[in-house]
Amino acid sequence: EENKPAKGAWQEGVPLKELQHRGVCLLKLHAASQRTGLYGRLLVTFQPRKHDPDAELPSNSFGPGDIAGLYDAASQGDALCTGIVTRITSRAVTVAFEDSQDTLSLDHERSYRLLKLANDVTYNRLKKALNALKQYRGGPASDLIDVLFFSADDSPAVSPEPLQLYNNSLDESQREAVSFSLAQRDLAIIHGPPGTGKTTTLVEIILQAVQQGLKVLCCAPSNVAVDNLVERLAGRSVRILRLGHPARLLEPIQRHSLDAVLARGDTAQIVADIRKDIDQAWAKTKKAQDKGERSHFLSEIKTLRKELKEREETAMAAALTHASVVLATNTGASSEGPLKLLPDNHFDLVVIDECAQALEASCWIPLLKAPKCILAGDHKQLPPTIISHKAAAEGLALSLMERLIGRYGQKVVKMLTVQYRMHEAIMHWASSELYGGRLTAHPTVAQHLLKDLPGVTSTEETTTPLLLIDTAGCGLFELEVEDEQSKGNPGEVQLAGLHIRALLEAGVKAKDIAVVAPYNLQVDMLREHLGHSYPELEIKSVDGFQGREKEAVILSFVRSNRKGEVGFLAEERRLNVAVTRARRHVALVCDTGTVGRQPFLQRLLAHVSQRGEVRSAFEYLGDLVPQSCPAEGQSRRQRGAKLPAAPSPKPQPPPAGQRRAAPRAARPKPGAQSSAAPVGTSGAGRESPKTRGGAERLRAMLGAFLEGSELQLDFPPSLNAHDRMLVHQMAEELGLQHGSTGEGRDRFISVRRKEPAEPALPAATFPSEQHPLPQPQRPSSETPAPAEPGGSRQGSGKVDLKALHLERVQREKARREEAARKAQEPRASSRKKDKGEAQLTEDIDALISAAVKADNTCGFPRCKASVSTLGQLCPHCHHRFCLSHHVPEVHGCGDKAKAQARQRISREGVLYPGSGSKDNSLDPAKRAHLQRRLDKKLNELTSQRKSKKRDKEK
Ligand SMILES: Nc1ncnc2c1ncn2[C@@H]1O[C@H](COP(=O)(O)OP(=O)(O)OP(=O)(O)O)[C@@H](O)[C@H]1O
Ligand SMILES: [Zn+2]
Ligand SMILES: [Zn+2]
Repeated sequence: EENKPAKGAWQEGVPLKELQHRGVCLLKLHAASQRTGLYGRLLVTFQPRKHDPDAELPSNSFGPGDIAGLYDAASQGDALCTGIVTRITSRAVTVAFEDSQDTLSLDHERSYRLLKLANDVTYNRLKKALNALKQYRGGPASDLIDVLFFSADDSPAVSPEPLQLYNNSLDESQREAVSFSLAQRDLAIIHGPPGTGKTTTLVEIILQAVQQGLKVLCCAPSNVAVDNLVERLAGRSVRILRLGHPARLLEPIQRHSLDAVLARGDTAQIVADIRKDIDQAWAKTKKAQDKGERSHFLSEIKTLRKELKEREETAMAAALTHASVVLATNTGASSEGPLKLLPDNHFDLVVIDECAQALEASCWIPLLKAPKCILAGDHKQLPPTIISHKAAAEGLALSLMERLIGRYGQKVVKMLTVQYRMHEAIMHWASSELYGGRLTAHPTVAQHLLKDLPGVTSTEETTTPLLLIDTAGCGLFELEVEDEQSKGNPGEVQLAGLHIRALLEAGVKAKDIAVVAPYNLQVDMLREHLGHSYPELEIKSVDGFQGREKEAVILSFVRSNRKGEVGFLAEERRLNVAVTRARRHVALVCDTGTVGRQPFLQRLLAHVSQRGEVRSAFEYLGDLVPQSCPAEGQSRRQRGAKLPAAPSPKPQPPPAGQRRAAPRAARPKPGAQSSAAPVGTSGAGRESPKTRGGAERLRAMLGAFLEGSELQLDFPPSLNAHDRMLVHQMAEELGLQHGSTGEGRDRFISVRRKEPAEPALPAATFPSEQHPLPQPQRPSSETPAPAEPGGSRQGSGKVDLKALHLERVQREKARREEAARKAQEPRASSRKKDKGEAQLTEDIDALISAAVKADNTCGFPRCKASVSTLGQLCPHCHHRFCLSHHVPEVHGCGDKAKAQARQRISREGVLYPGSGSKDNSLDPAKRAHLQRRLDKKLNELTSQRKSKKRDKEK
């Protein structure tokens, strides 16, 4: 159903070769063998080359159940006949042709082609169903049709009887849904948001209905959804029968298929004999000497087929009648199939699962067969794909379920409200946006995190349910592919890869991770980049992942452009599906600058920054392939001296002893350079509710700016995405001009008054443009930047000697402290191998001794993460930070790091990726090695500490 109509494309004159490329056509096939299959159909196996069973078919999209047209390869004429693909391997395709094709006699010398026609058949069945609906008179569904078209109200429910449940663990909302559905006379709708046990509830309803002696027809739009129900019902003592082609070849499903039931039945042997006779007769026609002999065999075949059909139909009708529950896809319930063998009023109840994902027309195929229906689904997830905009505009986009809820409202609906999948923080956004805030997380899942999985260690990644990796300002733009609907973003591919690596290193299994993107191009790029390294990783489009779940889901939003185009991610239901697939962890990789312009998406981002972690992609830039951040060095130069004074995590570097207290308690000084730093990547999830939120602080800064006399307020580039978003919003509210300047990591927001008090400073001109050369920076940790009036804040282009001096003094002091520390600390390892190894060991030891000596919490204001084992020393400010704050840009040493990098650039004439925040003089392999050694060391230390602790406890 998802495929474009192959026939249409062909008729539009697409060359056959092109159709084969698209996988919908197989050219030059030979009939290798033929035999008689179920219902007397002719089964023909085609292969690409005559007498060469090893020749492979070109890659194609044919699958079992697809309708295929058979054409004479030599002519452009109409199809010889149509059939159903029953089996496809890499070397052969088998098609079952209807028995009406008696005259079809395949020539083993000729070549044929097959063309996929699935759409026509589906379409014809839908059309037939709608015609049947139009002409419907006096059948079992007469009253129901009136209700579903609003010409009669639904009849009052019977009073619900107390139920003896099969499944005693049903929650309150599920129990209500069960008794409500059974009590309704015509129509009941079960609204099941993600993970709320919709199928569990339907199974109970079906069992109860069967217990009451009802015959149930159970359908869903897709084979997978039907199989899911078959699987869940299979273990119960209820007689089920699956029509059509099961999608999963699992034994518990297969054995309930009509074919399997018939094969086990009494007539199976007779039927098999007749088929053999038919095959023999076919063989004889081939060897027939003359026309008379040949027509004799042909008429014999005809008689045999008639007998076969009669016997099979009798057996089928018996099997259908015997079953309490018949299951099929919506279109599989068509009266053209086996169901025609049943009397009109056979079924008492029709159940349609995933109803919101079905075309209304397809629902009408089963709906005409019973007086009552129970529809289950979630209309807040993706509807069926409707290719025609016209059809969508004329109401086809509305599912039956939505249409009915729109009319009857809550009196026909019961919503399931306890969800059994997601961590409560993941659920919360979807609940409040789409489900009226009515969802609750079952206690068994409400707090579950990746770290709780067996074999997974606690890392930053495995202890947060929500993570935003923000590429805003990194220049990781989407690909500009002209005439291309699909979008890709190579930077996000790399970031997703880095995050996956972090998860795997923490012990999360690849099979528990899914990477999801809204665009097929991005899916392809992700597969190319990651598929080979991690074959168990699932990489899918959002639409392809509906109905599934994973422990961890990484979402690449793809869109990043200057125009702020969001594309079809703006579709609420798509985003809902994307986010709610995750059980314990969702990571969003996106450019909040682009994506955040859409209010619905923006609220998701706000939620993540409130309940989870936000990281700038800057943190990963050192690990990205350099070309993903173009013109980096250039942008640095362009910045010149008109930088906002570098943000610092602390207004003053206090004496080491009291370092903790001051910054934590410190309120931001509005307008002061240092005040903005704490709103950086602060991992707001860890904040106690009493600490002031980033929004308030930003508002305070803006308020102070409004009251003050400054012309312009610059926010540091380290501001996180959400905060940047807030600044833009608030500035807009306050009637201030706002905009971003700079490229890549240097991008920062400036806010100005609409009417400058001093016209001398034109609003749009940034003096930096007059200073194309790199300018030394003022040290940020000094001088808590009094709100200097505009003029003096601008770089003069001259070196600030005093600042440099102060910085030198500070560096000197820190170096001395460090040396003293090292002297006190006995070497953790004195082994020396070769020179390089020794150097690495020394580095590790230095890091470790620094880490061990440090006080216990991260130096970043308000961050309470322990750095006693996992922490890093910043070479610029000499404070210790947790792993999410150690990057200079994050905690406010960005400008110093840049200054250093710049020095190196001019010294060595080389541009390194990253700002020099990491030691780029090591080559990546060595760095990785160092990192691994460090990790190992830290792990050792951790376990040492643990065993010590245990010793103490003894
Ligand atoms: N009452 C319950 N008690 C415990 N677990 C439950 C309960 N109801 C459902 N579950 C669990 O929740 C998960 C989802 O259930 P089910 O497959 O029925 O949901 P669904 O709503 O059909 O899923 P989807 O969101 O994919 O449509 C299953 O693992 C199921 O075992
Ligand atoms: Zn620092
Ligand atoms: Zn920290």
